[in-house]
Amino acid sequence: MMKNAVSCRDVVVERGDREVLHGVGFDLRAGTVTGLLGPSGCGKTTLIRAIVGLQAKVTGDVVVLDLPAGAPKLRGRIGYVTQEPSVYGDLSVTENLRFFAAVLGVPAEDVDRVIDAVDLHSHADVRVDRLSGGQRSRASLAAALLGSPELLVLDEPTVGLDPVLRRDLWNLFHELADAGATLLVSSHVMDEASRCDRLLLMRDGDLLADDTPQALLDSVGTDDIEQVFLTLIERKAGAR
Ligand SMILES: Nc1ncnc2c1ncn2[C@@H]1O[C@H](COP(=O)(O)OP(=O)(O)OP(=O)(O)O)[C@@H](O)[C@H]1O
Repeated sequence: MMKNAVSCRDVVVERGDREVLHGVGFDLRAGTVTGLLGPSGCGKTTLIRAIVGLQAKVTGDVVVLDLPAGAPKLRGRIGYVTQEPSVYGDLSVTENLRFFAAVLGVPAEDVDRVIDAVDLHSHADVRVDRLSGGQRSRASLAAALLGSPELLVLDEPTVGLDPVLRRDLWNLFHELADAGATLLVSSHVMDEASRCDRLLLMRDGDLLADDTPQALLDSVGTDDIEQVFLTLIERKAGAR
């Protein structure tokens, strides 16, 4: 079995005329949930786009499921949920999912499974443009779960969701990882950090840390991941 689902080495990305990732390196171990945390604009989405093969001007190595990022053979093996809902507003949840299942060549029965996974049965026949923001993002997540991809990359999937739903989704993420999937979940909400097996802390296009939540908390002697962030930033500034 593959040890690492994703390996990044010296990843540099330019957007516009600026370098926004400055040489990022890390591995995502298969079957784990990793949180990608950092303030708005630090480069989370850019890194995610490099991993799913959608980002231009990437140098360095990005290896995904033993293939170079963006390789055609990765299609169907990666589920990607962007911050924008990626489902059609004028179709119901079920109609959307049937459409995406057909495009992906996934059996139609999978539609029921993914609706169940995101707890949208009560709204399965409702047009997506009549759903709340949280319901719409769950519909996008359901689409990404079709065909049980080996790597799931989720950009801020829990924004705007109530605490019960957030807890349920994190439970789902761990169930998927227990079944062998690898998940990378971005967030700028620090209180989600403790739900991850590992954390990548990012700031200004660099990785500040790559460790388990507990190891990071212990390294600073706190029980607050926000404090870890602040301390690491101060240490980095002091080391300059
Ligand atoms: N299309 C673009 N052209 C030029 N620069 C861009 C473009 N999109 C983003 N950037 C810049 O790249 C940097 C990283 O942006 P990115 O979207 O990756 O951050 P993020 O951490 O995902 O932020 P957020 O949490 O707000 O989504 C930012 O400084 C942003 O201004």
